[in-house]
Amino acid sequence: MEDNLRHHSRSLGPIVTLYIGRRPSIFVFDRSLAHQALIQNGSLFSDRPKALPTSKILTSNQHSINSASYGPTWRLFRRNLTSEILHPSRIKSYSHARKWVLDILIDALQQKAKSGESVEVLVHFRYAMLCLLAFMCFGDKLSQQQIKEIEALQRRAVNGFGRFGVLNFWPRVTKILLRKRWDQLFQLRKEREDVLIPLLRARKKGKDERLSNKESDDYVLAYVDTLLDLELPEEKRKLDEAEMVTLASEFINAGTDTTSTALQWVMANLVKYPHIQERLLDEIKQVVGDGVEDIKEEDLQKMPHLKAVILEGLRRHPPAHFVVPHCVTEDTILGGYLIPKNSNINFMVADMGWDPKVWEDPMAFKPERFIGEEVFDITGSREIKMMPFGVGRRICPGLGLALLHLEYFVANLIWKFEWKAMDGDEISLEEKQEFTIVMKTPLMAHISPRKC
Ligand code: HEM
Repeated sequence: MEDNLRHHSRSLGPIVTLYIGRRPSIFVFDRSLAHQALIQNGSLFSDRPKALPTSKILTSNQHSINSASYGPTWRLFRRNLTSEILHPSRIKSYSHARKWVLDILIDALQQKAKSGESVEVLVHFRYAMLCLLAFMCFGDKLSQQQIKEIEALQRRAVNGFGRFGVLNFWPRVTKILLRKRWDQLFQLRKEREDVLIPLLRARKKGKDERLSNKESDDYVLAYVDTLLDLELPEEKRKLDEAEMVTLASEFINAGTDTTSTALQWVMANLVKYPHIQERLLDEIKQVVGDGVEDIKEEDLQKMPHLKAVILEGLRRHPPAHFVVPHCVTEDTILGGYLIPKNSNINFMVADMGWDPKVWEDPMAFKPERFIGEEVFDITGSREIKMMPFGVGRRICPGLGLALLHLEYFVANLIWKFEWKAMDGDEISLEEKQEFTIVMKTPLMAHISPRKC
């Protein structure tokens, strides 16, 4: 469908309307219209469409307790995320967790390097990101078994995206004709609760004990700690366990697949273009000198070329080619087009970053485009040149964390290993739609330890 839309964009103009289901779905291709919608009229476009029947089951039956929520509930969750767990000062407090995960990743890669086998990088990146997000969520280093269980559930939810989506078309009919599939959906929800509720309870118990002991320790706030304290404003009650499971798994999912996909795309380009990898290694050497073990987080600030590589990766290969749909709360005129109240509206992230009016030779991977710019405004507050994290009120609240993860892991991966394509392999940049847009042929790399 995406190719189809892109084709229409050229022939039909900056906005395309499709009739999918009961409401019109509007797709905005034009950067200045997106700016007008999301920055100037932000409040009219900051709701999400009402949740579909299957998402209600995967989230919570009564409320849409996730990013599909709107009004005071959404504002509460958003504030909780941005002022507590994803606040820059809090992000700093997880640096020991990042180091722990880096060691796990490097150990696994070193074993591969020793054996001379090729590395299927995405598998390792996903595992590493999941360890990290699960730690931030539950405040504990989970065992390999626990991580594998969460990962398996995540993969089933992602792979079931299309299969379960079909159930929404005519639920009364599909409940009879596709009964088994509905049962699988309920089963998935139940299994997710079976895996995550014990973690939630363990954290709550630990929290209660800490309160009664009143002893200070090296405790770091976890996302579920904040959920345990939260109160729904309209109902004046705390969240129940099922609702906390929904928010916890959204937190983990939102930060895992997106970041590991972006990491794979960046590394694929560094393998494909060895001169860019060399350039990056030179910069790292200049900043840290020879002989250091790891690249520290404070060092990243002194690496403009690294930042440029990450930005170019996100521009050329945004993990999401659309944002999550927004809903229009009032009839609005946008660039001369009527956008009717209650329609769903989406913004074509990839097309905006590939606009030849802004980017010369847009499909080429050229990090140097970002060198020399003051600081590139990825939030699009003045002008949208690309929007891998969305823009406006619904912009990804994990933006700062994601950039830090990408910079930290790429710098260390390049510092520790030389990355090469397998003999005779061409790195193909063809895409495939999963939950994010992944590499159609996953990156298989040959790595050898550097003697820095
Ligand atoms: C490279 C990594 C990432 C990319 C490209 C990305 C991209 C996006 C995009 C495009 C949206 C939708 C914006 C919209 O609807 O207008 C979004 C929403 C969201 N992201 Fe991210 N994201 C990334 C990492 C993260 C991380 C690390 C977290 C935190 C754990 C996170 C949490 C969220 C949440 C909770 C939402 C929903 C926000 C809302 O509806 O208010 N993301 N992200």
